[in-house]
Amino acid sequence: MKLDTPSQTLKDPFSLPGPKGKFLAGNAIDFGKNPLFFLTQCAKEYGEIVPIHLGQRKAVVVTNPKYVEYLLKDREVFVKPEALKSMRSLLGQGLLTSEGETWFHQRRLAQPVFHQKRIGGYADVMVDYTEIMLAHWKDGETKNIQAEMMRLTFNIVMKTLFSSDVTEEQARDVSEAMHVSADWMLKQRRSFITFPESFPTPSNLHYKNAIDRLNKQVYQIIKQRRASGEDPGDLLSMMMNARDEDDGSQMSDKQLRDEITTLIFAGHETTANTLAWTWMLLSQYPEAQAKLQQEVKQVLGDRPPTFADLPALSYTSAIVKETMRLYPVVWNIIAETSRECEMGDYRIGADWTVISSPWVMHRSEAYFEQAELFKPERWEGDFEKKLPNGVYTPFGGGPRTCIGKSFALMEAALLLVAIAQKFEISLVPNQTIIPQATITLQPKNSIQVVLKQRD
Ligand code: HEM
Repeated sequence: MKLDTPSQTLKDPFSLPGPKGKFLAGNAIDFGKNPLFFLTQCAKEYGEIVPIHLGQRKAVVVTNPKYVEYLLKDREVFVKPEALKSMRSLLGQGLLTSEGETWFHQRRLAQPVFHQKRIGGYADVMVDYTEIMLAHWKDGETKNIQAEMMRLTFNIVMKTLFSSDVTEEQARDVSEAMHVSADWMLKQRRSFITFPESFPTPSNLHYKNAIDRLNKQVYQIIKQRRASGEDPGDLLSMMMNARDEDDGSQMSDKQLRDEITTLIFAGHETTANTLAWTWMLLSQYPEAQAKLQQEVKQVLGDRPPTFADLPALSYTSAIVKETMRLYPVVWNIIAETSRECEMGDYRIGADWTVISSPWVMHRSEAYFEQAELFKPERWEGDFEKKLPNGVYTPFGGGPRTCIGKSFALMEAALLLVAIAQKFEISLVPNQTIIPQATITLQPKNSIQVVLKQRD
């Protein structure tokens, strides 16, 4: 981000005030204990660029939208953090974890697969699976809505990836591997002393076994599909058929395996948690749930939603946007600098960590009036277009923006209206719901709701 400031006048962010750290750990303990509070306080007390130490590592927390935009745009300077490498056993060199040429090549191959027109074909799968779930819901029942949404989005991502090729055992092994991996990554992140992955601790062995089982199943699915020569039009066959425009190359089995696990990992928990937060908010704001109901009646009547209905479901779309503002499941975007660079008036050193947080930006009164309130109406008209770049970034931005954005928005809207059509949902009273910033932003315990069947 080259500004007009002559480089000798650039300032060192570490000359600015920041939160006091502890001996050796710096701010790592406070950040780790309650990251949402820590990042919010940094912005509130110290401003748009705040120096901190994560252990011995220099880091800055940025909330100036221009700095956030720069971080998202220049992915040669701002690379994925080293800590992400701990996800490589699960995700390999898939889109989420790869860098440079490898990432660029894979992104080019995968991009057309996620084009809105192509994924529109999955709308029916999304609605059908929701109806299967709803057929098991009963009037007056209490449910953990996050667990319900998790199961539903997992089934949907598996179906859209593999059509009907997946056995129950395969789905179970994949699901188990996702859970074990998420727990393992969290433990690694939280513990002060971590053993290398190859060290046979019980936790490492459990993780390794889960990955081995996942690999066996995914490679078997790929092998069967290649042998059958069939093309059922699912994501797997689209990725298998994808060809590089320049050199005509296609994905190897290993690349397919890495992308498949990446899509399952990135593509179900995110949408599930977004929907769980949506139902919490709609229960807390019954007038919004009533307005949603009105839109559903008006646009759909009693028939199930389709892809073609999406443009008419404008209030539904505003609800999803507003939920992602207040509860952005990707609550922070962290990068490391591959070289020294300039951020506004500041010089950022090589190999520093730069942290931006949609949680903090999305709750800033500077951009959102009554920022703590759930007001889907704020998204009417061209409100989103008027926001400065770097302010509202639930899907990231720049070259590494979420490849599944259209898929996720379509899924969230369709599932929401399909459920709202049949059930009114309210929170079980007197429960404390605490957002927990783990790999995604999720409720610390659960969100318990009561179902009321509509007539
Ligand atoms: C509400 C749902 C979702 C949210 C909020 C979300 C958010 C994000 C964000 C913020 C990033 C960028 C991370 C960064 O810059 O470091 C990202 C990347 C990614 N997302 Fe999503 N995501 C969602 C759903 C999905 C779905 C449904 C899929 C696939 C089916 C998916 C696949 C991916 C992949 C593969 C990447 C890596 C892209 C790359 O680096 O080239 N996401 N997502």
